[in-house]
Amino acid sequence: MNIPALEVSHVTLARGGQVVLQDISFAVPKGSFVGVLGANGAGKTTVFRALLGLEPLQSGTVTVQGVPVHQGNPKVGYMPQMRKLVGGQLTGWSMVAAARKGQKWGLPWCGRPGRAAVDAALEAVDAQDLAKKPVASLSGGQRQRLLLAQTLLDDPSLLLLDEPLASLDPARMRETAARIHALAQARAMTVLMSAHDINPLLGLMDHVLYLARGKALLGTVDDVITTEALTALYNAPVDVVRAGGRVFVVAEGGGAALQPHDCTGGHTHA
Ligand SMILES: Nc1ncnc2c1ncn2[C@@H]1O[C@H](COP(=O)(O)OP(=O)(O)OP(=O)(O)O)[C@@H](O)[C@H]1O
Repeated sequence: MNIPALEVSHVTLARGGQVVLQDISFAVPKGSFVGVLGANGAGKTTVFRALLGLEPLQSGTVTVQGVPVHQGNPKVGYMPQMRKLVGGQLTGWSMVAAARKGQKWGLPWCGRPGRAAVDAALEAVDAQDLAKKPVASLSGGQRQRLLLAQTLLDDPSLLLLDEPLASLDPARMRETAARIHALAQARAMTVLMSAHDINPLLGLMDHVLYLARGKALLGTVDDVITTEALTALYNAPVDVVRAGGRVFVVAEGGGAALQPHDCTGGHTHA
């Protein structure tokens, strides 16, 4: 039997006493690269927290590789959205090492296998050159690479990345998305990656998980990012406009349901 990487069945999630997502169901096949899209407050982070076992389910079930979701599963790697820079004077190597489990006295306790794991994670994101530099001296994009290296330490099979492209310029967005995609393929990882702009992910995603108005819709880009599907999801007129190889999702009144960036490196999406 082919067990999905992730199965969400009739799940309702609330934050601060308010229902954010109601009775959502979707299944993500193993090895899938999924873009998680939706406007501010649609519930992207809330879904990730539920997949980590950090949010109580008001109803329904979540399984990761057939096992009910639970906190601290080393097979699930997570890069949170709020990334305060702590320990800016640490080197890149130490910052990655600090995320290892098995720390002692608050210090990374590495040993030879641990050091090898840190080196391998840095190499995987092409960040060996950042290993000796103080984190405080690095650009936002370079720090993102170190954060990505941290998530790889436990060799996860499911990677949840909350807006890893935020604050990158358009060219770096595209480059970072492609890097994550290549890593996922090389390591046979399933990836869920939230974003505000679909364009850097075009041509890379196997599926889109679109969140709006308390509902969720999972499918291919061609199935989900259409005027019909999104109008039904929002229960309000939404236009999907394709121009210059980019996609824009525009709500009635001209407001962007997603926030497109000027993504000159974007692939044409047929
Ligand atoms: N700690 C909290 N306490 C109460 N309500 C919260 C909390 N965090 C989020 N919410 C609410 O839950 C809803 C979903 O928030 P969530 O952060 O999941 O959205 P999001 O899609 O990730 O948004 P963004 O794109 O802005 O990051 C929002 O209405 C938000 O106001």
